[in-house]
Amino acid sequence: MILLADDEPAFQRLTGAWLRGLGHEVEVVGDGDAARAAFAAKPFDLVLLDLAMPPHHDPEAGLALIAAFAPAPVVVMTGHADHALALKAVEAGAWDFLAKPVDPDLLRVVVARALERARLAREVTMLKAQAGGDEDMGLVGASSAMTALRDLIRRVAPTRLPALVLGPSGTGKELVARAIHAMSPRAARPLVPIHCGAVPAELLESELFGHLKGSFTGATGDRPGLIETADGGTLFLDEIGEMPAAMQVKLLRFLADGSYQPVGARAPRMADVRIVAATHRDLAAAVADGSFREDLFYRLKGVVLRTPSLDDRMSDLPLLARMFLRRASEGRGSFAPDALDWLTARNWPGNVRELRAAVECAAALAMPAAAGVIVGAADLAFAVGDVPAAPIHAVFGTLDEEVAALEHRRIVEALARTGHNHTHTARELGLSRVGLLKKMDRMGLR
Ligand SMILES: Nc1ncnc2c1ncn2[C@@H]1O[C@H](COP(=O)(O)OP(=O)(O)OP(=O)(O)O)[C@@H](O)[C@H]1O
Repeated sequence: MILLADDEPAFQRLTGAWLRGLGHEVEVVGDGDAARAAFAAKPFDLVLLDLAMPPHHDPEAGLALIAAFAPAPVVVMTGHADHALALKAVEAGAWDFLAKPVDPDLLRVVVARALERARLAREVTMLKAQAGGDEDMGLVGASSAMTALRDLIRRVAPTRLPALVLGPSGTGKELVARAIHAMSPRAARPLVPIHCGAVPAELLESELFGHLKGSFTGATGDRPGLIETADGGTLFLDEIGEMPAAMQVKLLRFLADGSYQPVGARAPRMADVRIVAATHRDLAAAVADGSFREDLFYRLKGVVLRTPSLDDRMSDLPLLARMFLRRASEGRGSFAPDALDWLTARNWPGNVRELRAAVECAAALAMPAAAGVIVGAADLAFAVGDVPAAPIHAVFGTLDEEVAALEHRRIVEALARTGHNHTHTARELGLSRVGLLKKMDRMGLR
């Protein structure tokens, strides 16, 4: 299906008829906003775009529009002999250009080529998604829950459906959102995350929708919102359950028709954004107690994906723990025999995030051995705060090795306590700053 965006009635009629005669489905619009709205509503394969349309008739505004149609190829139509503009359009992402008056035969060839390219791009995306096979999309785990989750991501990603990711804190909801985006035809456009609870309610509207100069004290210039930044891509609304009621209404409008109003703007604008939302809260309960709008809830839950708690997929723990240790130790770490038993015997209320922090901390504290870093149960217990540091006399070796282990542990602990402030750490340990840095260099702690 082709979107023809041009404001001249005669051109609309003739070109529309010519393309339909060639067997294409065509929708005609007469200005930039209508083009965006049409594009947000239907999956067009190709956009034919006149660069100087109402209300501004300004080719620069036309150039700014090109990116909004990604991933569909855009063919721009410029005035005769306006080569500089045509080149700018190609730089801005246009697939090709045609000079007006448009030669019908050239139009036929350019359209056929662009549609072929769109078809190939779609095919590549689908094949990539299917070939995902054993690729883990950054979501490690061989349990049936994780396999099913990855399968669902693969099926959902190529669509435009909103996705709602539910699961306890630290279970990988943001990773799921990133995987959906990465496997979607929008992957080349931005994924824009926002934590709905972390932005003060009064700033959230301007953050999401942008504002115009002078719309409030301190608005010294126009500022695009995250929705505009995410145009053509994905907006990840993290902790959607924290969204204030007033914003819920505005978000609902955007989800319904793709329109939003920057703070201080008179007219609505359009953006083509796929929404992925996440929360650890029970949204259905929030709807029942009236703190979350029911209509917004139903809009958001196009597809629901659930991330399991770590306790529900303990079979994945060794895989995850080994991966975190590999990363933390640049491949030089291994677990002592007691370590994995200790990890699997424990509960993980903070889920994968807590496991990751525990392994990373233990890897930093563990005694470096000739073969690399060996992390034992005692290091892990200390890392999660279950017990005080493993007593140094547990380290069997020569006196020099024991002294080195003690030195290493004291420095790592002091660094952790002072937030890696070298001056404070040195003072606490009775060293000069230079002396501390030398020791850290020797121990590979820098
Ligand atoms: N399946 C997984 N494979 C690899 N790493 C994971 C997995 N699940 C979670 N993690 C890691 O755990 C940490 C937390 O993940 P993430 O931020 O995606 O969780 P979340 O569910 O969004 O948490 P919150 O609800 O607190 O925002 C990250 O460091 C992430 O890399």
